[in-house]
Formats: sequence, C-alpha cells, structure tokens
Amino acid sequence: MTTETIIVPAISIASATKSYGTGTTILKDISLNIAKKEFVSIIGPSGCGKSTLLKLVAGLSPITSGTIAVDGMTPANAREIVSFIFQDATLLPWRTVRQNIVLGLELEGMARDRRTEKVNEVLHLVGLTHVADSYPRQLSGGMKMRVSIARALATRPQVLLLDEPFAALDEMTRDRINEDLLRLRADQGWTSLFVTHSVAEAVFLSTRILVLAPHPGRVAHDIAIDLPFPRNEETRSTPAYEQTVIEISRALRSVSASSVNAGGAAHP
Ligand SMILES: Nc1ncnc2c1ncn2[C@@H]1O[C@H](COP(=O)(O)OP(=O)(O)OP(=O)(O)O)[C@@H](O)[C@H]1O
Repeated sequence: MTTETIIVPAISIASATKSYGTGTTILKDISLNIAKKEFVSIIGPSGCGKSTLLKLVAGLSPITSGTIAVDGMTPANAREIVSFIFQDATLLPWRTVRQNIVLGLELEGMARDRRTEKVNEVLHLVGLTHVADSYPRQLSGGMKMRVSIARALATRPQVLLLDEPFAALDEMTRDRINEDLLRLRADQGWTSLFVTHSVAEAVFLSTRILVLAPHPGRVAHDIAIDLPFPRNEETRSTPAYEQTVIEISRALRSVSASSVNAGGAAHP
C-alpha cells in the first residue's frame, strides 16, 4: 500500500471565465494554483480584470464558467477563512479604532473577553495600541490603513485578498506598511492575493507575480520572485531587487504595448 499526501492548494482556479451580465468577456480561461503561504501579486494594464479576479475568489461576484476553490471550498463557503482589504480603509466613522476592529469578531459571535484579547493582540501587531480609543477622523491615512489591516487580521484569515490597498498613501508610509505586512505574514502565514499598479511594491512583497494581459484578461506571465526573506528596507537597494523590478516592468510593458496595438487602454 502506498501513502499519498494530497496537498490542497489555498486557491485553485480552473478555466475561469467572467462576463458581467451579457457584456464582453472580462476574464478568459484563467487556470492557476496558489499554494498555501504564497504571496501572489496581480499586475496588468488598467481594466484588464485584476479586481474582478479578486472578487471572484472572494465570492463577491459569480463566475461565468469554470471553477474556483478556496481551501477546497466554493468561494461562498470559504468566506469565514478569507479577509479582504480595500484601498479605501472603509472604517465606520462613529466607532473608535477598537470598535472598528472588533466588528468582525462580534459578527462571528466570539465571547467578549476573547474579543478584547484578540483586538489587543492585533492592535499591538500593527502598532496602534496608543490610538485604540481614537476615532478614524483623528488618524492619518497610514494609520487608517493599519486599522483596516488589523480588522482583516483579527479574524485569523487563511487567505488575505488585497485590492490596491496602499495606492493612496505617500511613498514612505507605503514602504513602511509593506515591511509591516511582510513581518505579519511571517508571523501568521496567510496566503495572499494582492492587486497593485506598483511593480516595485509587487516585487518587494511577492513570492510570485502574475501579469495579466487585457481584452480579455488572461495570465500572460507567471513569474516566481526568488529574493530571499526576510526582506526589509535594505532589500530595495540590492542589485537582485533592482534587476527583478526591471524584468517585471518589461513584462508589464509587453502586455501594455499589445493592448495599445489591439486598441485597448494601456496603463501609463
Ligand atoms: N460590476 C461591474 N459591472 C459591469 N462591468 C464591470 C463591473 N466591474 C468591472 N467591470 C468592468 O470589467 C473590466 C475590468 O474591471 P476591473 O476593475 O476588474 O479591472 P482592473 O484591472 O482592476 O482595473 P484598474 O487597474 O483600473 O483598477 C472593466 O472594463 C470594468 O469596466
């Protein structure tokens, strides 16, 4: 008798196609497996379907054909193990930082003592203990985004979906939050699917980058990022990092150029 280990990918996408209503095909025949703990960034020209792919995985929009499995479940059944972080921190202005973070745990029905413990833990993780009782209007953009991250992590997700979460932040804040995100990932080990327009950010964070080509959206390049972990501020000035940014930029330019030739909109 042989012993066989079956490894279920964190996210498995097979021949996924998506159209909104009776409109044109946005994503066509996307197939890929994402292993547990991978950090996968999705880049591509504006409108190529990056956010749409994330919404399909989150179960926020139905797939037109093909299948998507999240830890072996349909996206709708996997909601409990998935957290989503959007560009807009989407905090409730009338609730304090602590009350915003606790929201998901309240909905889960977690006991009050346990909730307090969890919230204190994530506040500490993102360095916001000192503003726990402040309101969102009293925080900087970077702090609001940290609250949003804390809220997403409080439920201990296995899969983290991030849709251009740091696009509105200044470069230094963005770099710092990226470093924090990698530290949190090393500690908690979730699987991430991350949409960004920044090649530098994608290279810094990812174990793998998918470059989508547009009209219809499809995976044109699937590139492993072999830079060693831990990555930190110094990583950004290493020749290996700089070279990888050049390679990924070239891959992105190749799909943007073909979209212009095909009459599509290229991202600047
Ligand atoms: N709810 C919707 N109904 C109809 N069409 C939609 C809907 N959401 C997105 N689309 C269309 O699907 C296409 C892909 O949009 P999507 O937001 O996924 O692209 P994207 O690559 O994330 O773009 P960007 O980089 O500009 O954020 C676009 O043409 C968009 O207009």
